[in-house]
Amino acid sequence: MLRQTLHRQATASLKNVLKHAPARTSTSAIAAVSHSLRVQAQAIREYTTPSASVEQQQPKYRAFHTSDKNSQAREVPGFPILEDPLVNNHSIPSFMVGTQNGFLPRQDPLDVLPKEYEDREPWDLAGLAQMPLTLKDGSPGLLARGEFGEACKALPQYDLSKIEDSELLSALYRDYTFVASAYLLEPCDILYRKTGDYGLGRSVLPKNIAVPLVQVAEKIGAKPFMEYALSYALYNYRRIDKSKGLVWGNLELIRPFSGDPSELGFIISHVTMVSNSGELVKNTMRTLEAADKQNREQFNDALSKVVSTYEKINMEMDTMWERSLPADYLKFRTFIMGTKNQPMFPNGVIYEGVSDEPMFHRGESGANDSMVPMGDNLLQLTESMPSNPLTAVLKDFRTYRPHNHAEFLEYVEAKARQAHVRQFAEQDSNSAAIFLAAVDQIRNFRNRHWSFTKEYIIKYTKHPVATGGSPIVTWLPNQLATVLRTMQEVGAKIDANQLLPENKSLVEVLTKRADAQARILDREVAQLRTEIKDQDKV
Ligand code: HEM
Repeated sequence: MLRQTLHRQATASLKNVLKHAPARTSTSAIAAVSHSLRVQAQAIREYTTPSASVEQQQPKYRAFHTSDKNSQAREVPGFPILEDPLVNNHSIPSFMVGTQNGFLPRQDPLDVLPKEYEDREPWDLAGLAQMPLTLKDGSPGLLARGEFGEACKALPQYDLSKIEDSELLSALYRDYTFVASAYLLEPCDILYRKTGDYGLGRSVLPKNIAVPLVQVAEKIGAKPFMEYALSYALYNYRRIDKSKGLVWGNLELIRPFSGDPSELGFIISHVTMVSNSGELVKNTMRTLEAADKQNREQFNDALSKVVSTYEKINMEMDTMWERSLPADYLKFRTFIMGTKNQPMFPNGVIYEGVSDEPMFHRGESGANDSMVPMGDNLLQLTESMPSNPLTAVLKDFRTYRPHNHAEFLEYVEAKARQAHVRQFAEQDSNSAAIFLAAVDQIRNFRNRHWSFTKEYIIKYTKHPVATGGSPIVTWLPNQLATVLRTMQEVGAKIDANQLLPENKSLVEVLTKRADAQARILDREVAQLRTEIKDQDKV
């Protein structure tokens, strides 16, 4: 049975991989497919290996059986979640969803590359330490002096085609995406510092950067451009004291662009938030399982834990205001811009030695984090999003992440729909109150996030698009408005007479606040649309 389930998963995975694989070249699609199939095949082998001694060395995936024999027709295959992050395994991808590591990499990011990439003259990947605007000793780095592009000419063209170690591939991907973004966006940063305009980026990525970047991206099944999880945010931290946790004060950056303390605060805040995601994954799976089995007690318990974990994550997010100052954000933001739907790259970027066709990629963005999309899918908010071009952007963002995360999100979406999570919650007033509290945590996140966008970005620039290429004024409110509307709908259906006393006041407070915020949001967006152009362009 398990073997069949895993085989079905492998087929589903193949379809997913083909969907997510870069459309540009058939070789990249094939590499991504074969990689994902290798991982699935390994899972199958590991589950069906009889010998106890071999079993001990093997990964322990947890299979989730989502069907009983009578409901095969609507069965959604389970999803293997890592209970053990398998830190010593270098053959499966660095990013695999787990109940311990959540959406973080299975191992702490590799911070120092092997010698062969770091000791070549005259310039090697260790030269990245000279790249930031401000170096550790306070002196101006290559980017500040406008010398990075020139320095890149001396970078040897490494052949990365033989590398199979997933940890090394992840580190090389991170470093090459830093080189590529710094190279492409250096002229924009120089102009922005002088005039407040970004002008045009470099439109050709030289082959000594493009070829190895594409090689390594294909091997890990990523797009050949800086990503949130795989490079800038979640593969870019180092524990100062290895015996201590992933907490503020114990983490430093591997690669900064600016070297400004606010960049450290910006990135590390994401990491400390995501360090809670294992708990979130665990209780999301328990909630799905409970809805599937119509187990009310487990459902209420698991969903309450989802709420309390989002609460922790939201409290952590609130520390952003002190860790990363609003006035500093635009100093490093230029380098995380994308090449898709960005005025600086009207014709995309040619990857020399790879293809004559220009490529377009969304920039690094928290939109590629998986915690909120998981909540959207669990609470069936994704299917309530309006059918419009802004929602199409949301779906496009969901392809910019490690494959295993994308596949997991699809699983949660399909399973929640099959188990009718929202409907099951609404059948009982107290479950509906917990469901409302869970949606309120997503509101809390998106509302604070909208405040960040106004205070860190819109206050300082009229540039019409965010780093991920979404319209700065209209995109975030598209999702926030859906969350507020859902809260109004769910709240209206709750029979207050059936509520426990503590839930009565909760429901009242949450629904009133949702009403008020929906009105304020409408007014704000209408006003900002008059101040910033091109907000209907996606
Ligand atoms: C100073 C702090 C932040 C600013 C200014 C900011 C800005 C933005 C902007 C402008 C977007 C729109 C998408 C795009 O890039 O095109 C976005 C999306 C997003 N960001 Fe952030 N962000 C911040 C911090 C965070 C943090 C700490 C997280 C935590 C994981 C996060 C997660 C997200 C998510 C999930 C989305 C998608 C929102 C949605 O689905 O409605 N952001 N961010």
